[in-house]
Amino acid sequence: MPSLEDELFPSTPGKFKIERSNTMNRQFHRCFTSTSTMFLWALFLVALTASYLSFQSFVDSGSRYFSASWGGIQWEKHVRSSAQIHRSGGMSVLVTGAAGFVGTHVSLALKKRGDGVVGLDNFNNYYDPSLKKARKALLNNHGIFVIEGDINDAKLLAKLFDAVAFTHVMHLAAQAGVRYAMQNPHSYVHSNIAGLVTLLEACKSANPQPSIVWASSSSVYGLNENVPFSEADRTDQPASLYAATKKAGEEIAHTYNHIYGLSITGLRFFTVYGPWGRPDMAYFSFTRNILQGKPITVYRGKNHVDLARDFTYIDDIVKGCLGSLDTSGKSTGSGGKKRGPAPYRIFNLGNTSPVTVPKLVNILERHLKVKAKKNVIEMPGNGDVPFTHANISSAQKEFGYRPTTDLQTGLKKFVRWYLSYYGYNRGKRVN
Ligand SMILES: O=C(O)[C@H]1O[C@H](OP(=O)(O)OP(=O)(O)OC[C@H]2O[C@@H](n3ccc(=O)[nH]c3=O)[C@H](O)[C@@H]2O)[C@H](O)[C@@H](O)[C@H]1O
Repeated sequence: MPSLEDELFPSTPGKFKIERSNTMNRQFHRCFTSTSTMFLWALFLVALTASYLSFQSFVDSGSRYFSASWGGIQWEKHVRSSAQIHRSGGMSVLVTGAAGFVGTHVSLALKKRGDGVVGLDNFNNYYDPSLKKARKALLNNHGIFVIEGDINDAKLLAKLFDAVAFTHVMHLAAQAGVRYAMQNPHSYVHSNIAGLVTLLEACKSANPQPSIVWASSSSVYGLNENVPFSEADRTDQPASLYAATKKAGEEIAHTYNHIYGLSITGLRFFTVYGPWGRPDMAYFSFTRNILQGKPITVYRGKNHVDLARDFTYIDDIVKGCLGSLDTSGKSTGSGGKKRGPAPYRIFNLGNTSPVTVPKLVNILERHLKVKAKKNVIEMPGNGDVPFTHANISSAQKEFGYRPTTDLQTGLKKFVRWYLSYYGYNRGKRVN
């Protein structure tokens, strides 16, 4: 029985049982010969196209490799030049989260006084990445190179420590936000725990080991009711996963200090605000909504008690960060081994004068000259705490930390920046 293939494409025309004249047979033979030639050509073309496509994909993946966002001679040149110190006794600092709110301000302040700064940021989309890109452009204009990369990328970190003998790491990269932790818990574990460990591993192996200053959070005080919050107070009752990851970060940092002799300082920031701030925070989103005529939701505590925060202006926080870097002391380890005890410190960086959320709204209304449409509801059980209040005497004693900007003044500066950045001053609204 002839196979299907034989029937469709007989190897010899004789297999066709066609009752036709000789002429017809010759014509058919010619026709068949040309059909099989065409078939062969078609096969050839298909094979050619397939090999072209696979070559193309090889070239593509190759060029993706070669055009990776880090690596290469030019890249290393940029890194080294950005890390260059321009003052005697200066430091060379790797700033993680450099395109973030605090990261941008700290990087600029370090650069301005002559320290070397290299930035690292993953530009994730937790909030509008265009704001992060704008901050990066600002840093570039001041000669600060910002690498697009993740603190979980151990190879990138090793490459950076190979290229530069960083004296300090200012670790500000984190998944921030108290309430978002209920929506995306894993992102907190990824950045605040896994990322922290990857960074500390790189620091411990670096030669020389850098001193580390990093951002913890006032949220570690959780449900603690002793006010003002002191560093010695209990921090074992976090109210959110965000707080829990920051608290875990403090314990992890302690371990690396203990085992490897890394000098580590944790800073508990208290609700930092100001120009170039974070759009997810209340003062920022309230401003946006008030200007757009949209309602704002104001949370209220149990028994109609107003919530309060020890809102801290960015310039004060920057002074606290620089003071911490300047007094951090050296790491003692080398080759991944501890050679002696190294400093382990924790400081509150707050403003020491809590303000209620309704008062914050009043100040914004006055600066914006627009009345807010307020929707007051009871604080949902989403990780929030009713109040925060910092005792800052440790930071004061250690490096003269003294906040000088009250909420009224700080918000005025924020509103001026907001109106200019989003184009309100030019008579148009871009948000
Ligand atoms: O110090 C910290 O460690 C943290 O500070 C910040 O958290 P919070 O103090 O919670 O700031 P933020 O969200 O601005 O809410 C302020 C107030 O407005 C209230 N709030 C908030 C939103 C809203 O829609 N309505 C409202 O009333 C809200 O109930 C609260 O009372 C950082 O985001 C966080 O990353 C971390 O750094």
